[in-house]
Amino acid sequence: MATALRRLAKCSVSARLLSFAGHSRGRRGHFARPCTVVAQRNFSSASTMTVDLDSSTGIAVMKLHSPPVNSLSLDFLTEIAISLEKLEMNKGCRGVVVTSALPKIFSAGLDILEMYGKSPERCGEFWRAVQEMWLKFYSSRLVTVAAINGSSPAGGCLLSMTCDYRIMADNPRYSIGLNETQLGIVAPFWFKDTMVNTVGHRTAEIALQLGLLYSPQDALKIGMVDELVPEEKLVSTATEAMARWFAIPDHARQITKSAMRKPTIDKLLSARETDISNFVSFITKDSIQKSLKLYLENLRKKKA
Ligand SMILES: CC/C=C\CCC/C=C/C(=O)SCCNC(=O)CCNC(=O)[C@H](O)C(C)(C)COP(=O)(O)OP(=O)(O)OC[C@H]1O[C@@H](n2cnc3c(N)ncnc32)[C@H](O)[C@@H]1OP(=O)(O)O
Repeated sequence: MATALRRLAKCSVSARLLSFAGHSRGRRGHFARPCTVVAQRNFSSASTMTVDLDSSTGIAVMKLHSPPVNSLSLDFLTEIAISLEKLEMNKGCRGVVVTSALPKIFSAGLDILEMYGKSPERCGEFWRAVQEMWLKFYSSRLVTVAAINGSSPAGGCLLSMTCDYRIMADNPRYSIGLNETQLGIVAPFWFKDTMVNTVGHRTAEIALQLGLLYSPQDALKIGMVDELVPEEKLVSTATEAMARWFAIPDHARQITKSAMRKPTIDKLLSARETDISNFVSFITKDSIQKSLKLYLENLRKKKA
């Protein structure tokens, strides 16, 4: 399945456009329902997400739906990256709101099961997909707004930090942050760079070493999120926020975004293969596998 999705990711532009017209592959190998065009909306749906583009506003809403916790597996990451790419290629789309269709969880981050007990080859494939998702979002021409309607640890926080603007539901039960060290693993340099670009060096240093997860109020204080709203107003506030960004001529905003982000993006692009080998050799170490095992057991115990 992962191979099929990867092939799809590499396929020609015309094939991708065709797939946007309603033939994108779902996570479990089903073909998604054909895209329904209702009035001015383009709605595409795969098993793990829906993408609803309102052509009168140019705003797409991407709702992640991979139960139980939107953890980012190889297939899911690939679907997210392909969906964004389709929107990038659609001239009618100017912005995307990323949110979750699941209650209480934006995304639980990278799928730990992709990093535990897997072959080095599979780990490498997985890591390339993590990089790809980050590269696509961080360099997107679109205005990207994260509407964070639930907890967002680690890779979930990373996904939101690739966006131009973050709005979080003001619910003290939710948390957000890069908590990798709590799992006995390390946020790679480009996770760290994204965090530094978002909250500044000193705050990132403390947050990353301690693997801190912040409440929405604290995340607002350190600038990890830009705005808090009651949950029911999240998506409407996100689409309203878009208006401020749309008021700026696209080319000026896009060139400025690129100037701000290019050094960080180039750093990964020039070290992509080394970063994959580093990840594979780190994650397959016995000591790291033990830490992940323990963390997974604790997650399960917490539930029991
Ligand atoms: C050189 C570089 C090396 C390495 C870099 C690696 C970078 C890693 C980045 C990451 O993103 S690692 C993932 C970090 N994520 C977490 O720590 C989150 C863990 N999960 C939670 O804290 C909670 O699950 C929750 C998201 C707050 C949701 O809590 P809730 O009580 O609603 O659900 P529950 O805990 O019961 O979980 C349901 C179900 O889902 C499984 N689960 C949860 N998170 C993950 C995950 N990230 N990956 C895989 N599976 C996950 C959990 O075990 C439960 O499974 P079960 O039903 O089978 O028990």
